[in-house]
Amino acid sequence: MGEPLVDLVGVEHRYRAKNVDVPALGPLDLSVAAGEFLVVVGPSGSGKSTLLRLVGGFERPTTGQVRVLGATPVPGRDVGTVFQQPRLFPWQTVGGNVATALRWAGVPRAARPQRTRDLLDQVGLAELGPRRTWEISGGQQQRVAIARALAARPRLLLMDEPFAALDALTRERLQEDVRSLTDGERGVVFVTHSVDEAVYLASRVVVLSDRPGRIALDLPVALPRTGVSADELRGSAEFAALRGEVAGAVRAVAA
Ligand SMILES: Nc1ncnc2c1ncn2[C@@H]1O[C@H](COP(=O)(O)OP(=O)(O)OP(=O)(O)O)[C@@H](O)[C@H]1O
Repeated sequence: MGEPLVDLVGVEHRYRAKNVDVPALGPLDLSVAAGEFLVVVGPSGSGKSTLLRLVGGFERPTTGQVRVLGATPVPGRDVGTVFQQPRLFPWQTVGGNVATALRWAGVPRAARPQRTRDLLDQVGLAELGPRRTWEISGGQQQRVAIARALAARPRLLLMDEPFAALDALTRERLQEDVRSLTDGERGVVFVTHSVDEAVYLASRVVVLSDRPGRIALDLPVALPRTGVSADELRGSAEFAALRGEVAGAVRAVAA
């Protein structure tokens, strides 16, 4: 085993609001290995977004240590991020949005057109490069956001409720695509309110307790990742058992 992709040791985070100390997260320890698809579930306000912000390097923990690839995380370096809103540049085309991310990632100009096509292809938007971002659907916009996050070939992808604003059908399609984003190298940390989404996507589910969020359940999910359809998987007894276990933990922490 090499070093973990993500390593949190004794991490606690508090916000100061109007001179009041708000304990938001921890103390907790958490390691994520390369190739893991970790989904974090928990009640509203349990610190899920705070956890992602710490791992992305957007915040420093009040106490404890956050390491990504053995070092303090620097936003935008090792980590790609996808939020609930796609946050595209409206003055650029779909392809332009991806090409800009490639430029930020230091990809030489000559290599960008092909890489842009490859990334759009990877998220199922091969034909849409010349379109304006307002001419495509919300689900397609979120696909562009995922392509942008993948531009720098990050070892770690952080996703904060990326499908929460989408209709059910689009959401299921994107879940199927995103499920394949981990390989031996990349890790994903994904936040959601949906137990079904968590069990479907995850290779491991962590349930956070009510504020301040601590680890209430840390459950490996060993459902097959290839060779089985989404419907088969969701209809299986294993899926139902895992969903029951996670839902039970979520109910217990919310009680
Ligand atoms: N900038 C901030 N200043 C003060 N308090 C904050 C700040 N950001 C978050 N909090 C508080 O910290 C706690 C955890 O917030 P966080 O957004 O991490 O939770 P969450 O689990 O992602 O919630 P949700 O599921 O509703 O998105 C909440 O009580 C929230 O009100």
